[in-house]
Amino acid sequence: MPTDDHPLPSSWRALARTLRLGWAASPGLIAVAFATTVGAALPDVLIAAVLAMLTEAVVSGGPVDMVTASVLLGALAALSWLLRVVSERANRRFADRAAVFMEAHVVRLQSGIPSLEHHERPAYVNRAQLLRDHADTLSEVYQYLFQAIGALLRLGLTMALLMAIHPLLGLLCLFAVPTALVSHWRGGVEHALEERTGHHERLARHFFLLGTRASPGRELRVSRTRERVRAGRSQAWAARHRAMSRARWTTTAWRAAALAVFGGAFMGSLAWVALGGGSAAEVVLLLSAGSRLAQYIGQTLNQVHFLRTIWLEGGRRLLWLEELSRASAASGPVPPPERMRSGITLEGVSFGYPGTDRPVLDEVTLHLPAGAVVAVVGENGAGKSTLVKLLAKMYEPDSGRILVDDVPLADMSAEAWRARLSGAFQDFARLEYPLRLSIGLGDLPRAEDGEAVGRAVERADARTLVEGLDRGLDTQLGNTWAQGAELSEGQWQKVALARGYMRDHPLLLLLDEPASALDAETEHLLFEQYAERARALRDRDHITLLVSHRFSTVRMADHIVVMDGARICEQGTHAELMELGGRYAELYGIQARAYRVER
Ligand SMILES: Nc1ncnc2c1ncn2[C@@H]1O[C@H](COP(=O)(O)OP(=O)(O)OP(=O)(O)O)[C@@H](O)[C@H]1O
Repeated sequence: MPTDDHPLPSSWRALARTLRLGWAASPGLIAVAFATTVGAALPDVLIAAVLAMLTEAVVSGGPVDMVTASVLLGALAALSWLLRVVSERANRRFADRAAVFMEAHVVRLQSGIPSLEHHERPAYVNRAQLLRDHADTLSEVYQYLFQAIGALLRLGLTMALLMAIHPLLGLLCLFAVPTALVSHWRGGVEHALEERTGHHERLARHFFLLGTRASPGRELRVSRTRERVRAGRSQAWAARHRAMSRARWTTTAWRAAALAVFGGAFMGSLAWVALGGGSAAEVVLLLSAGSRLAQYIGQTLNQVHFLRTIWLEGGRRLLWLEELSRASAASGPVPPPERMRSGITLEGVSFGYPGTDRPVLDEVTLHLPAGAVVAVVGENGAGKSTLVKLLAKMYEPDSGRILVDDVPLADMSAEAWRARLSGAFQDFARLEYPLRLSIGLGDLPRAEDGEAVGRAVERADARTLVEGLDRGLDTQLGNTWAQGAELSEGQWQKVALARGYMRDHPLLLLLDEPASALDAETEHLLFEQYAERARALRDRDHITLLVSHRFSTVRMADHIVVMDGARICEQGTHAELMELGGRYAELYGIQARAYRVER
């Protein structure tokens, strides 16, 4: 899923989508914000024309004209103030509402993409980071958009007033073109750079978290690497700052040059009208409207700059994420089978992580028979967890296919397939909820079902853990919460394991080193639980896949798969593999001898 395959959508489509989202967030407020922000342009510009009227009246000495012009001036000033106040309030209230709406939308989109593949691609991560950082500012887009329309209206009306003095004064607009072009280019350059240097920012944040969190704190203190981490953070920030600051200096210099071109033209036209026999009213009009022209061009440029950086870029990324989310949700019209008949088959499956060349699984062919407990063993980095991830449809194979009975897993939607999986993983989540919910979330529809949670606690042999907590299943987990209890690493893993056991009848139970943080005695007890659970599932022909480094556990499996260097090198029962005298027998021997020596 390279981001190049998903180029950013066009700005105009992004604009249309952003406006529709704004309308959905609050139609009434967006309408008021639009009308007042754009409407404020009218009295603002007319003030210059009425000033010229007043000058004319003063020069000709007509008292009625003077009074009329003065009243008009006052009314326009009051109207301009009123519209500005209402527009500010309406925009602020609307932005608050839209911010909540947009953030929720972005979170929903990002967490809704079923695979993990996009998280591995730096280009995606940079794009997503920019969108996350700008998710709340996206809500300010509307204000900038309305202000940009208002600024354009001011610009147009002011030009009309100037051309009423002399049509040639319309050429002043041409001198503003360089500023508009520079502003447009500037936003794009800065945003592209922000995206390109996103990895420096991530690195700096990573070092910051390493240096400030309690868990890595122990290791950093013992290894005395705190200074190194601090320096790493400073270097990462400096690298980002250097690149950004160089680009900003360059773009600012171009902007100043472009503004100087316009300033020169305005001064020239003022001299031309004053010296060319223009009336006092015309000179006043040119002065007030012309000086405002510079201000309006500045405003238009600022709005365009913000629109370019936040709205156009943020909005385009939002639309890109929506399309990515839709595309990844679209696959999989075939439902998973109700019951497994023959099992799961991998046919010549190869896979390498995005952005790397090395295959982590190389032409793997394997059958996991329905009803069996299958164990996967192998050295660190052999590809065991990757196999589990492919079976959970976190990634799609680069080549080959996975069949569930005879149906390709690729034809099933990730959502539907995962609803039939259960799992406990080495890198488990610590869900800091009350214990009952932290376990119950393993089966969302039954998250609050006390009986189901009780069964999961039994299956994970976590009863002692529950009884040891003051408020049992009602205990809030995590010591940063009021009356929250902190658990040990092994206890957290037991909670994760119980969560994995919440579903009663999964098609596939994935256990990827689910007991790595537990002591040997607990692991032994758990293994008996595995066996019992597997027996209970067998009549429904479900598969249990266990990844483990502990051969005392592995030997009890019906079928053992040995992985080495991205391939399967041996498979069979414990007895068959021992008799073979190959890699499994060697590894088993080493562990058994070590265990005997320890004892
Ligand atoms: N997200 C990733 N991006 C790139 N490479 C990865 C990623 N995850 C794993 N790898 C690489 O894939 C290879 C296989 O990793 P995997 O986690 O499947 O091994 P494993 O057999 O489960 O190892 P262990 O026993 O240590 O858990 C490793 O060399 C690892 O560096």
